[in-house]
Amino acid sequence: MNFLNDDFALISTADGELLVGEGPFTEFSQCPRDGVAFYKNDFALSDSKPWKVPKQVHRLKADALQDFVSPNVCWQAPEAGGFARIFSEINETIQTGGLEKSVPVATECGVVESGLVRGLLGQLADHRKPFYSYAWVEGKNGFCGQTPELLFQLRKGRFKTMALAGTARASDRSVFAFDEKEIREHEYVAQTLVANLSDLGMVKRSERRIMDLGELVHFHTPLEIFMYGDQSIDFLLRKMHPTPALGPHPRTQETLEMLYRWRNELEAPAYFGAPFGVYDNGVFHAVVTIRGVYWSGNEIQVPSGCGVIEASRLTNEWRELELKRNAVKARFRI
Ligand SMILES: C=C(O[C@@H]1C=C(C(=O)O)C=C[C@H]1O)C(=O)O
Repeated sequence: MNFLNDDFALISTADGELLVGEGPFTEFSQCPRDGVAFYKNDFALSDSKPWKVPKQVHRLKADALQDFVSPNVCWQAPEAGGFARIFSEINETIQTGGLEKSVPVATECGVVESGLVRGLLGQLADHRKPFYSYAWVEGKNGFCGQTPELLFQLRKGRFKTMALAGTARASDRSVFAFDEKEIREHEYVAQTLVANLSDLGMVKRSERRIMDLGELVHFHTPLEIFMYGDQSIDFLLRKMHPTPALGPHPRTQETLEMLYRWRNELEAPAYFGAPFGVYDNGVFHAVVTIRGVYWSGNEIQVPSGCGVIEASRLTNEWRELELKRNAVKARFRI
């Protein structure tokens, strides 16, 4: 397995290992019954064969990547005008009752000036809780990241997920705990997930807490469902994605189409905020691909999204988007 030349998929497991699938991959429309298969799709779930079975599976210690060095990147700041226009459009739709929440995305672009794009993978060697590392590399294209957001984990009829929404700078942590706008934004996500999942089984909602990510903090509510019966993973993926942390609330064909259009206009990478996971001999877990870097050749993108509700203000959201991107750039040393 050669990380510099081969195609591969990578995800960190609960016990701190990296599960790496070496390409070429065979594609399937449904989750296979046994073995290892990666799930990779875009935000609109438009890939009809999202299950990718690797030629070979490797279980590695994270330090397998430690010799990779991040490239030097020349950045171009994202343009605020396009985002501001879409922010107003979201606000108008909220005012007229067509929407309660959506999640626009701003993207910062850069060009690699020296070093190797794949050198970014070196930063995945340092993966500490609560982060999950993920990567997909295919020829000159790829993405990798360290996300704090689990879409869900399914093991023997126990389904675990989380509501993760509401953001502040770590230095504002004490006042964040009382910030009604952030609490409301979080509760949209937590309550929608509880309602959406209650037909699957008994939902246990833990208390809202603060997840500390170093420079950023989020509200985090763990959820666990003891399932009444079996459901296919493909059905569960479509039921979950996009949660209101990354998608519209309420989620209808119309509100989804609006978000797809806004994301296109803002040139969000197609795989940003999408499910990415692995089925490993009976256990499935998928993360939400945020806090990552996307590349094509030497062109790099770092996207970030923010939940917009009626109480949101443009300047604050713009600052939050930058805060999230800066956290990614610092983590990947770019
Ligand atoms: C969309 C992102 O993050 C999501 C949005 C959040 C928010 O709006 O407060 C918080 C965590 C994530 O669910 C991102 O990091 O780009």
